[in-house]
Amino acid sequence: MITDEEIFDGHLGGKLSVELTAPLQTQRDLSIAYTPGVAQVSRAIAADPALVHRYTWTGRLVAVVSDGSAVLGLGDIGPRASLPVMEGKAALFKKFAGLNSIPIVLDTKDPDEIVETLIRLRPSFGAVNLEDISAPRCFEIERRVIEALDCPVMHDDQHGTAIVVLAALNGAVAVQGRPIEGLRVVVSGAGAAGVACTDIMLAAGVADVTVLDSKGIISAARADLNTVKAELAQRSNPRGLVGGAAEALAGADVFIGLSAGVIAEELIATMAPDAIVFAMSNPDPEIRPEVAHKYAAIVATGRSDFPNQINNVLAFPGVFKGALDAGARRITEGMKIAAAEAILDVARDELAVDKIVPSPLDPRVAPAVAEAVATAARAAGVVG
Ligand SMILES: NC(=O)C1=CN([C@@H]2O[C@H](COP(=O)(O)OP(=O)(O)OC[C@H]3O[C@@H](n4cnc5c(N)ncnc54)[C@H](OP(=O)(O)O)[C@@H]3O)[C@@H](O)[C@H]2O)C=CC1
Ligand SMILES: CC(=O)C(=O)O
Ligand SMILES: [Mg+2]
Repeated sequence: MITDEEIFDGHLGGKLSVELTAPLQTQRDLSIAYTPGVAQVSRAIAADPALVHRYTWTGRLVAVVSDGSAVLGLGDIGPRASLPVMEGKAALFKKFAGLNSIPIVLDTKDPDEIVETLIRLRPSFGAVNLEDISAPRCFEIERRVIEALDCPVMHDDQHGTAIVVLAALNGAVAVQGRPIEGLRVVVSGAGAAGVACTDIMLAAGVADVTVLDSKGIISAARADLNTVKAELAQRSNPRGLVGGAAEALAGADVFIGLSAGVIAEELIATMAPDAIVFAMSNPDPEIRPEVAHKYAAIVATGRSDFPNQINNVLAFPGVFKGALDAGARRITEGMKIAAAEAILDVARDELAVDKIVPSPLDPRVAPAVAEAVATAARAAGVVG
């Protein structure tokens, strides 16, 4: 049992600090690292801007950027309250990929201002991990930042999550010995994570995905859908279901919770035999795992205190390390698929109902993901 005191003590003063890589003991050290020596390096970069990545930390520095509008499942709690989460993401970059990372939280939700701010900050970092920015703004913001910056940019809640969900679903069906293509999947949540996870599953060959938002099934019959959801209605829900979670879950093989909502035990009870339940909302899963286990053969959450943790931490450190190692200008679909395969390959010989993906603490994961992503980047010709 972790106490509140332990939790707050663990965050006292934040979770990050800057360490020196240059000795600053002697007059000679200062003359090299600071003036006059530093001026020579600055002049060289002024003459050849590409040298900035060789002679500063920016080339391997990941900015973790949020506006605090969809923080975990806590919703729009603002930039300051988002900082413990963003520091945590930055700490995970360092721990698992050895990458320096800084949290940058923005006191605006305006897409124009967010994009403009990142363009202005571009000289300061080598990659951007967008985090906990709510839908539908997150789709436009990510697209515009990718277009504007010549460096790897990824909205983690979309693609980091999608990579790990694909790995976990492939892990679950490998344990059960059935093909992914025949699954009937229900995704609860049509936001950043729900839309991206649906798309990666459709691309992987899952034919029957039904998506729910807070008002029910995303279907062409709905008149209240934004553009993203209206387009989603065209490529999901192939049986034309209307209604809510009850209609979607009856006979379903897989439930994936990415909603911060709750799902009633009685509805999970209506799923098909050998059901798979990924209750991924943080910190509170859509259904408690011990309850889901009464009906489902495989149960996972996004949390660190239950088996089968499906969390984007399995993806983002290795994805960015691989992209930066390769000198990639952007992150392609192929790099994401390669990451999903690499995550699962790490645990392929150890798969079990309570181990459908490797543990986030498994030190093999980030290097394997990084290598696969770098190889995929070179193959796609997005390096250099
Ligand atoms: N385990 C992991 O690695 C990850 C987990 N998550 C979790 O997923 C959740 C959503 O995150 P994110 O996509 O970034 O958030 P967004 O704000 O982008 O989207 C939230 C979506 O959930 C929908 N929703 C809210 N309540 C319900 C409900 N009762 N039933 C069905 N849908 C509902 C919203 O509906 P509407 O559109 O109608 O408002 C919206 O579509 C969070 O809890 C987060 O912690 C996210 C990323 C990674
Ligand atoms: C894990 C994560 O990124 C989230 O819950 O938002
Ligand atoms: Mg997140």
